[in-house]
Amino acid sequence: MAADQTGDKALDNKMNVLQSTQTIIQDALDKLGYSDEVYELMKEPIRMMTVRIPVRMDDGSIKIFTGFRAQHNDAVGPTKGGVRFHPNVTETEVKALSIWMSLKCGIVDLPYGGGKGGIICEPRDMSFRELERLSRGYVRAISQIVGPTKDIPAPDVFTNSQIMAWMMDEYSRIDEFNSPGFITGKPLVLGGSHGRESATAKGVTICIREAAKKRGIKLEGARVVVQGFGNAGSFLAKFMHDAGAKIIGISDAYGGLHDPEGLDIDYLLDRRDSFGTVTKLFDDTISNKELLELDCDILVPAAIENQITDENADKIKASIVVEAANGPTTLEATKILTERGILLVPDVLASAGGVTVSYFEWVQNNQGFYWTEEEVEERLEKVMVRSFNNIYDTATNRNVNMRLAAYMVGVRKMAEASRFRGWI
Ligand SMILES: NC(=O)c1ccc[n+]([C@@H]2O[C@H](COP(=O)([O-])OP(=O)(O)OC[C@H]3O[C@@H](n4cnc5c(N)ncnc54)[C@H](O)[C@@H]3O)[C@@H](O)[C@H]2O)c1
Repeated sequence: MAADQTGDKALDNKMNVLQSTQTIIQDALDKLGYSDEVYELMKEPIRMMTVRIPVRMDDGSIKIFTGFRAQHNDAVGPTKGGVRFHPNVTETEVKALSIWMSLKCGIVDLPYGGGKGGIICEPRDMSFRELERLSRGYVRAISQIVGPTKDIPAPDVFTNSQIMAWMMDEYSRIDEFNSPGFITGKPLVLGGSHGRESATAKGVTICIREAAKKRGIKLEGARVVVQGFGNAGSFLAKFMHDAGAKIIGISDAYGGLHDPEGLDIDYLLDRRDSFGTVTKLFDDTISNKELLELDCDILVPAAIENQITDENADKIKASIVVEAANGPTTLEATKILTERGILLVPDVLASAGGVTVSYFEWVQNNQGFYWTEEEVEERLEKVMVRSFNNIYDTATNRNVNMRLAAYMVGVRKMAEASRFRGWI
């Protein structure tokens, strides 16, 4: 799991993340010529539910957990987004994440708005059965506002296909109907989709390839640094390695590894644990700060938020930065990187492969007709290439950076749908 910061710093970061998202949405709407009312509608979720979930623990005691479900905007279609299990989950964070989901859905042109959920808990200290009771309790608590045509959850930090299976089963019992389309990221035998697990990294890989073309960089032999070696970072390192790039640096929460000749990615994948930790096995490590400043062609932050800030943006040596993580670059740092001519591919575009394949899963569930891995990959490729070029061209034509261009594309369909519905 990615975000392991604690205390005031983590809270500040979450507040900053919501505020910067709102600032860019306002800029995007201004550029598109929308009125202030549109911003008033978009700056917060239209629906936010807080629930209290009693769970019988294995020792017989009852613990009450707090959970959230945010639905940002459902003008385009049902809302969609993951559920996070983490001790640092806050209402502010869930709100910001639901807005990002709306933007991602707009950017890759899915018939969805954004949603997000979270439960304040420490899943690493809970048993399998306690996690099952918590997952089922959450679904019972939010059942009135979710459903295959209302709001479709998915996995996020510390939730997985087993948790999706319990949630789908609980919803199916409440609904008295088998409802695979209620949730995505399910196991294959319960209507999951091929290619879902590696979809985010696949989408990031496609964005890197397209960005490299724009900058005249050949992937064969390109020097790549990846911060974070979890779901997103490790699959990405493998895909880039297979594409002939040289992965000269990787890191996890405990430090980084650097080899200018290229690291042995298959070996590292073999040795990493389920939390994306591998550097503890080595003595000769560098810090995450040093890792970000390594001389390379392509830098991919794939760990946590606020990693490239006004303190290190002028030391970044990469020509291309592709954000696999959510919110790794601050607003000030985005400005500095842009002024320095570094091509920054923003999170809301680069990491949209996950929700795209979630959408494919939902479509397959609705049709009751399932696709092969090749079909999923072919469709994902088309969506990501089209979306990358749309944002790149918007940035060029409007003379703005790719982040602002992505927000402009991301909010437009939502604003138009809200207008046609007569909301604004
Ligand atoms: N997995 C997805 O499908 C997906 C989709 C969209 C966005 N993202 C974003 O990508 C990022 C990574 O997600 P993930 O699913 O790979 O998470 P993960 O938990 O599987 O892996 C996170 C990695 O980051 C490392 N890390 C944690 N704290 C760190 C720190 N302070 N410095 C450096 N490394 C640190 C961890 O050790 C681990 O290697 C997150 O921002 C997430 O929101 C993931």
